[in-house]
Amino acid sequence: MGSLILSMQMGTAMHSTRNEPTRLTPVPRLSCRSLLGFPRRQRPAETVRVDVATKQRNIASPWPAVDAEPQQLGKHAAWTSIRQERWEGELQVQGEIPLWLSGTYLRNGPGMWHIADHHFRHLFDGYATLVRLHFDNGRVFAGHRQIESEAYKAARQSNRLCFREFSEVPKTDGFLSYVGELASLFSGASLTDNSNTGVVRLGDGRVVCLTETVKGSIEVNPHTLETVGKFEFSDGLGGLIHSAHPVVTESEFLTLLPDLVRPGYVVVRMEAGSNERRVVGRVECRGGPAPGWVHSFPVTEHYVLVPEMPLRYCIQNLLRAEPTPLYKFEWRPESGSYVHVMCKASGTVVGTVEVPPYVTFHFINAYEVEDEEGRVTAIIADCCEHNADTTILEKLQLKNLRSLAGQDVLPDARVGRFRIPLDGNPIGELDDALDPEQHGRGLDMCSINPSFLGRPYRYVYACGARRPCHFPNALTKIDLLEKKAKNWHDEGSIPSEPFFVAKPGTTEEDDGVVISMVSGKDGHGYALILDGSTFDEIARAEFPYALPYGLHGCWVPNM
Ligand SMILES: CC(=O)/C=C/C=C(C)/C=C/C1=C(C)CCCC1(C)C
Ligand SMILES: CC(/C=C/C=O)=C\C=C\C=O
Ligand SMILES: [Fe+2]
Repeated sequence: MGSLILSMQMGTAMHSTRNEPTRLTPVPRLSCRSLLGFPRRQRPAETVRVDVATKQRNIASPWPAVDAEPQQLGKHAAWTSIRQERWEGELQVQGEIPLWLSGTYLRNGPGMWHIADHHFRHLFDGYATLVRLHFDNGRVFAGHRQIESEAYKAARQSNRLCFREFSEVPKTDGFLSYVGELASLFSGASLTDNSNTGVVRLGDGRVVCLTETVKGSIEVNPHTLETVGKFEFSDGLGGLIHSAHPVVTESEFLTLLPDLVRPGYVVVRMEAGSNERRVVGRVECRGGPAPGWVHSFPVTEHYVLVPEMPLRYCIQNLLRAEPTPLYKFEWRPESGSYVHVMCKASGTVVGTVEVPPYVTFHFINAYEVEDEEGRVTAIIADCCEHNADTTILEKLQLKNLRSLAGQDVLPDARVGRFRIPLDGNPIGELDDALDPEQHGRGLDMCSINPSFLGRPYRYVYACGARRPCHFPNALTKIDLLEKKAKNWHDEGSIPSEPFFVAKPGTTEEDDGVVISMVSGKDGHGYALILDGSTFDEIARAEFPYALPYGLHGCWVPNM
């Protein structure tokens, strides 16, 4: 295996153990009161100060404050850094939270986009902020906390960027340190461990925050949001980058490691309870000098699908100090677009089909199509597809998110449905699963009922658009059978990924609730609960401060 997929023991270790977490600055112990929650309908003890210029509410709390972003005065909370490293308290609930909803929802995302006077450029650069909603008997206890990655701690200590983020590269002084930078890129030492993308609950109960760098896999405590320490893979398999979206079930964790040296992908599997990934199989790229970006991938009951997009990793762009229009990637439509199908049990690649060009961050789901004899003849795979247009990456620059509100500049997206024949036909299809107007031609950040993972399914929850908009500003429930969508929208607010939680014991696919954290237009934020079936709002719980935008969530049931 090549060097970019190779070294994993590189980089700075996070000096912490499960019992002795590292801390940026000493923080007061959580009081029993805050752990147990507050009496119903009572606000937490902290006072709330409203900053008139930003309309952001700042909590006078014992936890460290973060410098405000001066250039951000008056801008939307969604794109404004969190003001404090942590907070916790009970939220006021309007409406009724179903009593069966018992457990913890966690949402990860890049909530801090500056360090001292250095301001990040891209949404994906921000330091990870983990937000928590704990549901108990109709009450909601909430909080947020910065994840104490090495990248975040080093930046806070030295007041400068110290590691390579999605688009940012730390400044080097002169040629010699540039050479050192190259070496440290290939060893992985200079890559970030800022785990700002997703959070998963492993089958053994451990909760891990993730990003696309393997070293950015960080275990957290879902109750206190404390950083427990680095999640160390014990296998020596190597790999500097992986998919930010492993497929996690009660029994396993499956992911893809792109190999930039021998262009291909390694599919790996880790059993619940283990830290050891084992190779399932390897797929060689069909086109281009490097693998396509794999932010996520779908699975069916028997197969792992390996997408090979023409938006490919680019070694030259990885080495550049300044971001290129496509960051570490390049658009190579001439190299072809493919989907590979690997048997989960044997690791054999049973098919590769060429498909029309596509751009996706997020696959939604996939399932097998059988003939009358029960033979699998094709696979259907759905994704949030950006019409093979890479401009969405540029639209996610913070300067655009902060300045283009109200302009109808969000590029169109759709539910892209792949039909991947398994009868030897080398060509697959890609079509709209429904008319994209149903969800305002905006679509990303999706979830499904997890019991339908890899199986025929009907409903998708995602962020959609109410035009005119520059960013997905609605929530949508898509019925793939009726080819219709029902939408939720609150003028001026930015909702994050709608996350479906099934009612215990139910068999109906949409029987449950959908949780989304919303950044409101007037510098406030709230947790929104929609009915999974009617998609009507059933409750909301207001935070006493502004919530920045976030990415992906998970559900941690009470044990
Ligand atoms: C937030 C999100 O969706 C994607 C985050 C992607 C990240 C942080 C990617 C980071 C990378 C590097 C720091 C260097 C190597 C390439 C790449 C994986 C893009
Ligand atoms: C927020 C986003 C796309 C929005 C556009 O429609 C993509 C996030 C990707 C990472 O998780
Ligand atoms: Fe993602």
